[in-house]
Amino acid sequence: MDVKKNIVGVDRGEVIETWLKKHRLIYTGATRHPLILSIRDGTVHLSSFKRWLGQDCIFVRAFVPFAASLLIKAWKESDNRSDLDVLLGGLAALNDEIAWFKQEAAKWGVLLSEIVPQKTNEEYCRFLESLMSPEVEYTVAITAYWAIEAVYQESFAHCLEDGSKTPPELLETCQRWGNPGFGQYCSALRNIVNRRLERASDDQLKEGLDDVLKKAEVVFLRVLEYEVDFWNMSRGDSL
Ligand SMILES: Cc1ncc(CN)c(N)n1
Repeated sequence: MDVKKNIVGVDRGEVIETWLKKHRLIYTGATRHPLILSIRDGTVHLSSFKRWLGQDCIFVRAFVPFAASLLIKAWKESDNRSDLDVLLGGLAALNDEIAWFKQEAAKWGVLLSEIVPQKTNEEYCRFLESLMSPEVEYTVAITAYWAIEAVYQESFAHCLEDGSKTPPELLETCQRWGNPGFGQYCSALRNIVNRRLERASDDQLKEGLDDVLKKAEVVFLRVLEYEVDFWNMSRGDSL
């Protein structure tokens, strides 16, 4: 069989697949966190859920300018016009997401004006801000964006699978990120990332170009670490 390999020895179009195999442990840590498993088996402490909800309300506000910065990078750097359509759809959905967070916080008696961002959350938001710099390549930034969305999609979809005992009052939360439409959006992002990474590995052949592929992998791992730390805040023993 003639499987074409690029400069870094990766089968074409399979960079993400390779990363997921290589970093399986941390990926599973981010997508099968004890908070998610407790939602799925119905043993979740509502205090943990509310802590997560309050912190995520803050995070998502920082996620919006990051998404907007990505739109600008795509407009300037992308080799495919349809990237803009995918990203614009995501940005529009974030508008609903913010409204939903407000409504959900009110439902659970979480007073947003009184939520203090925890250190992990502040660091994660600062990380997003660092990715907004014009110095950061579109390929690197969209890798982070895809990973952030994919972790929530895989996590919450797990709580909706057959056999899960997710409490009825948490189903809406799980459907927000676990629904098939959000799954398709994440697949579209993943296709963009794979296409860009494949191109980046080709570009490495040309002298003097930065190792975008390596930078993207590092950013992917940072996102997974932040996502694990973010879920950990729900335990309530961190500041
Ligand atoms: C921490 C975190 N990660 C991801 C998502 C999904 N946008 C989120 N709302 N919060």
